[in-house]
Amino acid sequence: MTTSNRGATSPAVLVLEDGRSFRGRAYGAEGETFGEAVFSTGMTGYQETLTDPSYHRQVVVMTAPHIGNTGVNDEDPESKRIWVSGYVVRDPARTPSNWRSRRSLDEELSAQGVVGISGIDTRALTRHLRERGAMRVGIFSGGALADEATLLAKVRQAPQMKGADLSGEVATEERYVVPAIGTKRFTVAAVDLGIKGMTPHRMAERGIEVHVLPATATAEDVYAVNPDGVFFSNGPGDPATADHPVALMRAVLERSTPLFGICFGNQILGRALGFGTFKLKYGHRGINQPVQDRTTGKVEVTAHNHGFAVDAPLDAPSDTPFGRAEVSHVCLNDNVVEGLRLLDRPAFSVQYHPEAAAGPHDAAYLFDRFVSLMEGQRA
Ligand SMILES: NC(=O)CC[C@H](N)C(=O)O
Repeated sequence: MTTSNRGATSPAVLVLEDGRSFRGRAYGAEGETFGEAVFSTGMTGYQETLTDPSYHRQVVVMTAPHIGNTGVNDEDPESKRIWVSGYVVRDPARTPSNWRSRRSLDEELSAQGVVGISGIDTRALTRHLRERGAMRVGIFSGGALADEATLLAKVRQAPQMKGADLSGEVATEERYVVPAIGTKRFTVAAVDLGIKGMTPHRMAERGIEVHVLPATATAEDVYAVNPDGVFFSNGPGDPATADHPVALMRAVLERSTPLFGICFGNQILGRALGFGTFKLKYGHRGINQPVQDRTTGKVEVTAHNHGFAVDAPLDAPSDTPFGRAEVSHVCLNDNVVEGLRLLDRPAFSVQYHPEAAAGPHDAAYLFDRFVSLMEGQRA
């Protein structure tokens, strides 16, 4: 077990683009970093959050005050690296303790060059972001410290999340196969826009052999694997930029191949159907968001990580180029569209995370729905 006292003495400052700043201590690597400041309310699952590619270019503020208590293990990461561009915690664990822990979170952040800050009032920062909306931020420590006017000017030069096209920066370059666990029943082509490791695993558990394809995959690449179904993953950036995945999805809808999308995949289905997407004021990030499945009336507690949403009518089905579509799921906190379903073709998607990494397992039935669509197509 290791602990680090280095951060206890080294100053750091967080500067928001509207000029508000917070002084704290360096946590993880020292230096400077920029991104969109967002907050996550998850009390557990910091490893899954850090390694979720959808957080690329975001500085994540944890509202839970104690982070790092269970250290870092080798089992929970959702990808090969940490993707958040910066990390903000109130009170990091001094002494991590867990049977799976291999090192402290501070050490892991340092080893991966992730600049963070601790010891700031994360509640005040979260309230600020909730009132003013997600915005650009910088964290500075060590040699990067300078007067605040200089730092603020740097923050204001950083790129915005709106209009950012980021899938290509996180997705696999090479295709790979995740074999079915047990007897193979189906083949799925999964378009990787920033996929989390747990997603193909949840499919593999249901007898699906998952062919993960790069974000640049064409319809020929998808159909070359002879898929029973096609999946579109989560991913970072603004869905308004995702023209290639939208065109690919339209080709899949055209052929009525069973289709399932998660998060970015839901936004792409929205766009493929002709709906718009928009940026939420501060997004949904956490693992206890209430969502109603309008097809059954059931409410599920779900894991979220999205800053954008689909703009679709809630009250009645819409006519789209692919037949009628309806909003299948809504967030009960704010009525944001959380799922879409086609009524005349085997396609659906959700804005949240049924793979539940980290998070509650209430929404696991959605993978079973995907299996049912594939079974239905065979019958
Ligand atoms: N987790 C995701 O797929 C996020 C989708 C998109 N980047 C958003 O922020 O809304």
